Parts: sequence; C-alpha cells; structure tokens
Amino acid sequence: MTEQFVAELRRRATIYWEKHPFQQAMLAGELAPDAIRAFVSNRWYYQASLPRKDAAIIANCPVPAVRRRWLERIAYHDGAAEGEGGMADWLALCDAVGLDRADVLDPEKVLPGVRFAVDRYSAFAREASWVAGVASSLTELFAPDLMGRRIEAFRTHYPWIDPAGLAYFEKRCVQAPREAGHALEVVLEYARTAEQRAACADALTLKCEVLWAMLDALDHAYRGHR
Ligand SMILES: O=C(O)c1cc(C(=O)O)c2c(n1)C(=O)C(=O)c1cc(C(=O)O)[nH]c1-2
Repeated sequence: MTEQFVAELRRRATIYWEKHPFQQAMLAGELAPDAIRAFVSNRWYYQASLPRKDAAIIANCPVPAVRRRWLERIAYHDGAAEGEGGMADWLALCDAVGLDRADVLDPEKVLPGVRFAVDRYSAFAREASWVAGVASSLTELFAPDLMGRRIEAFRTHYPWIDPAGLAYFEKRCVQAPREAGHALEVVLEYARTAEQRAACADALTLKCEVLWAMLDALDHAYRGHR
C-alpha cells in the first residue's frame, strides 16, 4: 500500500520540468544567452515566493514537530542576514549571467505566464490542506538529478557564465534530498486514507504543471533564441 503510493508519487517524474523542451534545450547547450538570462531572472519570482509559500504551509499545520522542521526552509532561503541564504545565492547567479539587479527585482519584468504559475503554487499552499501543501513540494525528489545535469551543462556549454554563480545549485544538490526525504516522511505519516493520498498525488501533479507552465511561458517568449 505504502510502496504503491510512493511509486504513484514517483511516477510524476515523467511530467517533471526536466522533460520540458526549454529545459532540454538548456541542458543541450542550445539556448542563446538572453534565453538563459530570462530563465534566471523570471525564476527569481519563484525563489522570492518560496518563503511565503512555506509560511502558508506552516500557518495551516497543527503539528509542532512538522512546523519546526518546515521553518528551516524559510531560514534557508531568507538566510540569517542580508546577503546570505538561498535568495542571495540566486541573486549571485543573476550577477553571474550578467543580469542587472534592478531589472531582476522589478516585478513588472516577470512574464505574465510565469507570474500566474507561481501565484497558483502560492495560492495552493494557502488554500489546500497542509499535507497536500507538503506533497506539492515533492518535485524536490526529482530536482537533484536535474540540478546536477544543469550545473554540468552550464559549465560545458555556457562558458560565459561565471561559475561562482553556480553555488546556488551546488548547495541545493545537498539540501533538496534532505528536504524531499522529510516531506515524504510527513506525507506518509499524515496522509493515511486513500482520499488523502489521492489529494497528495494530485498536489504533486499540480506542482509539476506549475513548473511546466513557467517553462511554457519562457519557451513561447524566447522561441527564436536558440
Ligand atoms: O532548479 C530546479 O530544478 C529546482 C526545482 C525545484 C522543484 O522541483 O520544486 C526546486 C528548486 N530547484 C529549488 O531550488 C528550491 O529551493 C525548491 C523549493 C521547492 C518547493 O517546492 O518548496 N522546490 C524547489
């Protein structure tokens, strides 16, 4: 029963954004510099929303032990002080690809499709059950492999990117498996009924669609930039 459920969750790897044509083009070294920059700058909107998304899960969660662990995610991205943490590391990646910080931080510059997709993820965390909110983060089960391939692709195919900027992904390759392991434990413990487990699987599908839609928006806007 549990094994089947885990297999059902893992099956979402087939619709993970690793499979998207834009991501495939990135990994194959086919993207023009402005398409890479658009990926990095638009994804800032996702990065910036993560702590508030995680705060919404905490706000809905009645279990102190889960809240305590989940709080670490907010601390990770926000960092202990200005210039530290995951968000600062993402801004360092923005510098490494030659983006202007003022442009990255300007919410008007985010593609509408990216904004819609990310806002859907945040709204889901606020409105769904907290366990489904936790389950929606389980794309992180699939992320380490992709991030490893992305680091390799950036180093090999895009030598104009300052490798110092890859620290974000290098750290996430360590952090994401820890987070995904904890999220899976929580889902297995607190989603017990068939109905709750189906809601968790649906939550993971929705999250895959959020990530996919972000890349659809980028692919559409930068189609000619290969
Ligand atoms: O670079 C990637 O492909 C990738 C994917 C994902 C993901 O699959 O959700 C996350 C991240 N990175 C990431 O860096 C990150 O902090 C993160 C948090 C979450 C989440 O849903 O809470 N996903 C991801």
